[in-house]
Amino acid sequence: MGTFQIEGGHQLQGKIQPQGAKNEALQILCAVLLTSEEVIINNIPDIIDVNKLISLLENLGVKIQKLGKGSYSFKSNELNLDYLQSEQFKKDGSGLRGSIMIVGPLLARFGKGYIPKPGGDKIGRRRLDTHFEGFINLGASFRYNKEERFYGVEAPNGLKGKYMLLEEASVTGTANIVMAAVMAEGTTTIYNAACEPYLQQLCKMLNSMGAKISGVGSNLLVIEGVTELGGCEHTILPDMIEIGSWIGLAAMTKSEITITNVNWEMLGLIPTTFKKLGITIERRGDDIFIPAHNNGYEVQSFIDGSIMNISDAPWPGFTPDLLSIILVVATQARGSVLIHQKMFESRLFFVDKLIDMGAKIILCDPHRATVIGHDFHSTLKATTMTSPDIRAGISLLIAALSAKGTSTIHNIEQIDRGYEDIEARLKSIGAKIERVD
Ligand SMILES: CC(=O)N[C@H]1[C@@H](OP(=O)(O)OP(=O)(O)OC[C@H]2O[C@@H](n3ccc(=O)[nH]c3=O)[C@H](O)[C@@H]2O)O[C@H](CO)[C@@H](O)[C@@H]1O
Ligand SMILES: C=C(OP(=O)(O)O)C(=O)O
Repeated sequence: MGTFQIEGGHQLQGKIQPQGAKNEALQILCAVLLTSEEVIINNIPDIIDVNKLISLLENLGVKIQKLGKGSYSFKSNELNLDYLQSEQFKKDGSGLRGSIMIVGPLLARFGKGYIPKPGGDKIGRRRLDTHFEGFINLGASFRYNKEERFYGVEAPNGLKGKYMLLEEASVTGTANIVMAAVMAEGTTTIYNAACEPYLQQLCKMLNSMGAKISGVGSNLLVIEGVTELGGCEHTILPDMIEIGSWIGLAAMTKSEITITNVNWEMLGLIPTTFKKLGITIERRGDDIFIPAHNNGYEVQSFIDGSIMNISDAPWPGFTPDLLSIILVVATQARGSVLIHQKMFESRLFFVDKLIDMGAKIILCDPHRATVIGHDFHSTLKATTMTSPDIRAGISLLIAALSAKGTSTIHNIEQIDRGYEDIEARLKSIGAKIERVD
C-alpha cells in the first residue's frame, strides 16, 4: 500500500498541463480490437488503470509499440482468443472497470465476448444490465456464471441492428453497445445513450475507421452497420476530471494556477459549477487561469435566495466524478451548500475524514451532505487517512495540501489509478509532497 506524506498550508503557483482523459482512453483502447489494421493513439495517460488495460490487450495478442510519450501503435491482426478462457484473463479483466468494454468489440468481430466481474471504484452498486441488455437486443445470447462471476455473450451468426431505449444512460454501457453495433447488419438506434465527451470521441474515432454513426453528442445515436473497419490515428482529449481537480486545488490552497490547453468547448458545466462556489475562473485562449483567492470565495445562492445545491446528472449534467472535489472545496467557502450525489450511494462516506480534519459537514444520508464553509477562519488540521476511491483520494490530497501540518495518505494506488505522476507535477507548482513507500 503506497503512502503520500504532505506538508500542507503552502500557496502553490505555476502552470499545469492536464493528462489525457482516463475514461476516454479506456474506451478508445478497447476500440483497437475492432480492426486488424494499425491504430495509433496519442495522449494516452500513464496511469495504473490504462496500463492494466494495455497489458490485457497485449495478453490477448494485440501487437503494441510505444512510439513516444503517450503515443502507441496497436495491431489486432492475430489475437489469441484462448486467453479469454484462461485464469490470467480472470485476473486481468477484474482489475479495472474499463475492461468491460472489450466485450462489445470482441462480440462484433469474433461473435463472442467474455469478461469476469470488472473492478473499479467501490462506490456503490455498479450494474452491468445496460451492457448485456444491449447485446441481447442485437441478437447475442447471454450467460452468467454466478460462482465464478464470469459473463459471456455469443452471436455465432452475427449481430442484427435494432432500435433500443436504454434503461439508463450508462457511459461504459453505451460505449460497449456502440462498438458492438458498428459492424452489425442493418441499423441500430440507441435512445437515452450517454453522450459524455468520452463517447463523442469514441464515435469520432469509429467514424474515422469507417463506421457510420450519426447523432454524435446527443442521446440518440443511429448506427448503420458496415462490414469492416480500418485503421486510424486518434488523439485523446485532456482529462476534464483532472481539470476540475486542479481548479479545486487552486481555490483551496489560495494559489494562482494556470491549467493549460483544457479544450474548453468540451468542459460542459464544469467551469460554471465551480463558479457557483464563488471561484473565479478566467478563460485565456484555451487555458484556464485561476487567480489566488486571497479573500476566499463565496457560495452563490439561487435567485429565490434558497441554499445552493450541487448535484450530479448524466452528461451534459454535472459529472459525478467531480462532486467529491466540489465537496472538499466547499469546506473553506463562505456560505453553505448541499451536495447531492444522485448516482452512487457510497461515494460520500469519505466525509468522515474531512470531519476529523475539522470540516463542518452533516452527512444527511448516503447521497447528501450539507457543508458549512469555514471561509478560512479555521484551517483544516493535518491527519492520517486512507484513500477509499480515486476521487475521494484526490479530494483528501487537496484537503491535506490546504491543511496546517503534515498529513499522511495511505492506499494512494487509488489516486495513481487516474492521475499521472502526480507528485512530480504537484511539486513543479510548489507542493510539498513525498511518496514514502
Ligand atoms: C471507466 C468509466 O468510464 N467510468 C465512469 C463511468 O462508469 P460506468 O459506465 O460504470 O457508470 P454508469 O454510467 O454505467 O453508471 C454509473 C451509476 O449511475 C447510475 N446511473 C447512471 C445513468 C443514469 O441515467 N442514472 C443512474 O442512476 C447507474 O445505476 C450507476 O450506479 O461513468 C460513471 C458515471 O458518469 C463515472 O463515475 C465513471 O468514472
Ligand atoms: C469512478 C471512476 O472510475 P472507475 O469507473 O474506473 O471506477 C472515476 O474515474 O471517478
